[in-house]
Amino acid sequence: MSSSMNKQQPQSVHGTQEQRRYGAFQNKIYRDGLLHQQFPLVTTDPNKLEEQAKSKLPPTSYNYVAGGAGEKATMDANRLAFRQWKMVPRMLRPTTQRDLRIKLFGETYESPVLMAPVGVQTIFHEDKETGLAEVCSEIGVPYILSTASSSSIEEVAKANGNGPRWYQLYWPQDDDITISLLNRAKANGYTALVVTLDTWALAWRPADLDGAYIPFIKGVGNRTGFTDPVFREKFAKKYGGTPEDKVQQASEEWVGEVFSGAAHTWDQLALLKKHWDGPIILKGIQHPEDAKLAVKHGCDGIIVSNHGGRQLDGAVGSLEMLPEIVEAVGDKLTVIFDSGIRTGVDIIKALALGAKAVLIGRPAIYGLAVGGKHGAKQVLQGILADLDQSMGLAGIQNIAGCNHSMIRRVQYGGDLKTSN
Ligand SMILES: Cc1cc2nc3c(=O)[nH]c(=O)nc-3n(C[C@H](O)[C@H](O)[C@H](O)COP(=O)(O)O)c2cc1C
Ligand SMILES: O=C(O)C(=O)c1ccccc1
Repeated sequence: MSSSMNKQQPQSVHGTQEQRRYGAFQNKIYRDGLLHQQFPLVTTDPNKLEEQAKSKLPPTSYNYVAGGAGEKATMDANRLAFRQWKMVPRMLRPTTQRDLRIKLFGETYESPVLMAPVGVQTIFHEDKETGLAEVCSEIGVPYILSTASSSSIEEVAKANGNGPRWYQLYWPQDDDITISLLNRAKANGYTALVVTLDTWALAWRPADLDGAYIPFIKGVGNRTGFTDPVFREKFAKKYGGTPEDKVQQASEEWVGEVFSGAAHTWDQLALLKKHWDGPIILKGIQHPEDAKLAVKHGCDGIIVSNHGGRQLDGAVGSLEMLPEIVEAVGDKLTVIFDSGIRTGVDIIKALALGAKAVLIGRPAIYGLAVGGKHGAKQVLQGILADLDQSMGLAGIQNIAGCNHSMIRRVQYGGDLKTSN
């Protein structure tokens, strides 16, 4: 089989374009160290990344990103769920050329990795959303912009340039404002809409509560609202003046719009469908019945996610629910996964259990904290290189090869000090 493949596709020693890019990153690290005494800006060890970020961040920012809801039982469950699955590698297969590309909603993407929507990035580094969107574009990772951001929809689009980008909606109470946000996202080249359902109010988060820390009340992370023409007009009518004049009042007004504790209902999705042309993806789905409701209401995709254990503590590990959900709806809409992805092998496991793509959250933000946009880029490139290399070592040539035959469920779990 390999000889016929070689005949069809003469193979350079460097492999495909994709492999050159991802694999070359590992070689570059060794070469920079050997030849120039230059070492990675950010640790390549997934289990040291959080600690390194901690040493760089003010405690409030560190607690915000690293913290979870309640006693962090769901954060633990997210990692333990990965440990219950192990790879079973295959040998002597033609895997020197690997292809990480995937298709989502009719578009081709370079790998199954997307940047998760993460709010208020200014509290981690001055490079913030615009910096991260810029480097994501450089490495072909789609950037998902949060509604709770410290850069505007327009600023991020500009920084992201020709890169792929999606928009994540925290769904305002006021329909006029919702429609305005959708129009701005459409006009600025965001091609898919992610509607986050699990954070219509903030959970009980002890790490933030103990320091009484919430950035939005002081105007940080409200840039989407403050730059929105409809929000501004309504604010001026109600209070007189601009959000910049009355930061406290405007912040409370904006937080009330998006995190008021008033949830929407399934039927209201009709409004989003009416005002958005592209795919609509519901984020925060954990129950197979909700996945079926997403199908019933005409959604194009779901993100199986528990928000990285930041919302309902005591909720099941996100990966645990993935197979049931894929079984229920996998042939009817696109299933994407997040919560707990730390390594290349984690990505293979999620794909093998039926996800079509995954989102990376905290690791990229730790990279941003340690080294700004270059640090975040290094973390994402590292995860991609690890994915590429792990696929090769497991005998997997392409994303379709990341299937159930490559993994086994095991009885032992492993302790929480290691990531696999
Ligand atoms: C600091 C921080 C802020 C986040 N902000 C948002 C957000 O604005 N919108 C959203 O949908 N999810 C948000 N998330 C959740 C992520 O999109 C993703 O679901 C989560 O980080 C996955 O867990 P993991 O990072 O532990 O893998 C945030 C996560 C973190 C850590
Ligand atoms: O902190 C989060 O998890 C989150 O989703 C969020 C909520 C409000 C503002 C910014 C981010």
